[in-house]
Amino acid sequence: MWSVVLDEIKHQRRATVEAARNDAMNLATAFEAHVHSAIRLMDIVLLDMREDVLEHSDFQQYVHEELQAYGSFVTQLAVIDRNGLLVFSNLAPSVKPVDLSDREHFRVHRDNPQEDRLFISKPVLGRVSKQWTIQFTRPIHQNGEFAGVLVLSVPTSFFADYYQQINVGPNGTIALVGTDRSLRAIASGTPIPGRYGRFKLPEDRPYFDPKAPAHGYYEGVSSIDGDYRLGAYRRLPAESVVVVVLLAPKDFMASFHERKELLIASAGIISLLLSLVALLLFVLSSRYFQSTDRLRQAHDQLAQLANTDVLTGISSRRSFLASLEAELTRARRHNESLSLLMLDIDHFKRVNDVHGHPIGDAVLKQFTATCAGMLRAHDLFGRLGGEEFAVALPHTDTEGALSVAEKIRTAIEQMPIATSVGDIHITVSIGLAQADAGEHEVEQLIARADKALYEAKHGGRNRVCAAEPRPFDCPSA
Ligand SMILES: Nc1nc2c(ncn2[C@@H]2O[C@H](COP(=O)(O)OP(=O)(O)OP(=O)(O)O)[C@@H](O)[C@H]2O)c(=O)[nH]1
Repeated sequence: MWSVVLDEIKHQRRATVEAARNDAMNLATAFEAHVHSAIRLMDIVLLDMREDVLEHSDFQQYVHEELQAYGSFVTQLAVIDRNGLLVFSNLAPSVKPVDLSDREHFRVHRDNPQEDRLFISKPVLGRVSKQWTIQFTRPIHQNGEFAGVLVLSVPTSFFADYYQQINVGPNGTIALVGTDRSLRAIASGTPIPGRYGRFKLPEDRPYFDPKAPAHGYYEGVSSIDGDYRLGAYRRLPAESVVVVVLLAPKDFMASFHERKELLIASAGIISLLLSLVALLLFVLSSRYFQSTDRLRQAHDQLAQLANTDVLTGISSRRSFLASLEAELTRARRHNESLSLLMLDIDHFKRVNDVHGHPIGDAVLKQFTATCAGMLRAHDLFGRLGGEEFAVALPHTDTEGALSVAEKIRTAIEQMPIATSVGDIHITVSIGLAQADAGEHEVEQLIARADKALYEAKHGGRNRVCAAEPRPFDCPSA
């Protein structure tokens, strides 16, 4: 989810920057047209007036009437003679002569007498008008020689006021810059450092490079306030000016940042909710598994209890018979021998009768432990009930089973059982049978071993009887 959100943020950032560049270029194109027609208008006024200067003897009166028609955008119309002296101004017709021979426009026209071109000055503080103006000038020629300069002063606000009406954001800038790097007019939220007329833009700007395309995009750090700006420019080569529109990322990226924060907050909330759901699932599932685990343990314990004889700790009847069945099946499949011993303590009732049931229990436990100690790990030993026990001997034929049974019988006979009422001696009778080749039923095998046990009991007890090779072969004890 986060990668989708980050991709979307990247996409929106690119789209926002692209839209800002397009906006800047569209604005620059519109201002280029405005500047072009405004300059054309000034030049028409100049050309018109220049004819009048030369033709009308009552020029002063004539100019007043003409200027009223041109309106408020003209601050001053002035005529400078060939020596640089102000000989006419509509503002101060009777002032004493003012020397303007140091003005750039005068020098440009005087030093290039063969050229009749429009010159647009840097903003200058008028000596007569006392206002910041841009001066549009044309040379006056008489008899093919330089005879002076006609000056039309327009307030810098003429362009700046127009720019000010356009919303380029609180930190955006629209500027009219001369190719001499001086500002002609600017509308900007940031004040110009130093004196307006003296301020010069750095020369590394691409729009000052005459080899660069006449229009293009620009981005970089502003020399006015040090903030990063992105924008577009359009150069007017004939007029030696450039229109520059700069937009501030902190303005045009504001809505993007709002959208970005909204996206991140939404994704954060969704992530948090997903984490909570995952946590809830984890807690519920671990509880489920814990309870399942506990159930399995309880089940195992129950199974253990069901499979174990509580008094002696050996296999219960049910468990022993199940294991015997599995063992018998396995022996048949692998054609192996298997023998079964049936053990019954002799006259056990007497032990109970004489010493009591608890002593009988102790005797049963000791009997079991002694037998278990004489068996191999893979032999099966179970209590079938009361004082009756059984042993299954895998990989063992009758001969081997007789040997094991005899060892058990002897050990029990010879072992005094220590109890709280003193040593007790017991004996055991054992009947055994080897599983027949075609014998598949546990019951058949048990029945044959049982019969052998019966023979042992009736033969005098404390003895071992085998069902084969001869029926009920019972060696004497
Ligand atoms: N203490 C005790 N006695 C038990 C237990 N289970 C069975 N008995 C007793 O074992 C005795 C078995 O007696 P009988 O079946 O007559 O056999 P016996 O006295 O051993 O005589 P034979 O088997 O003929 O030699 C009974 O008195 C049962 O009460 C037990 O868990 N604990």
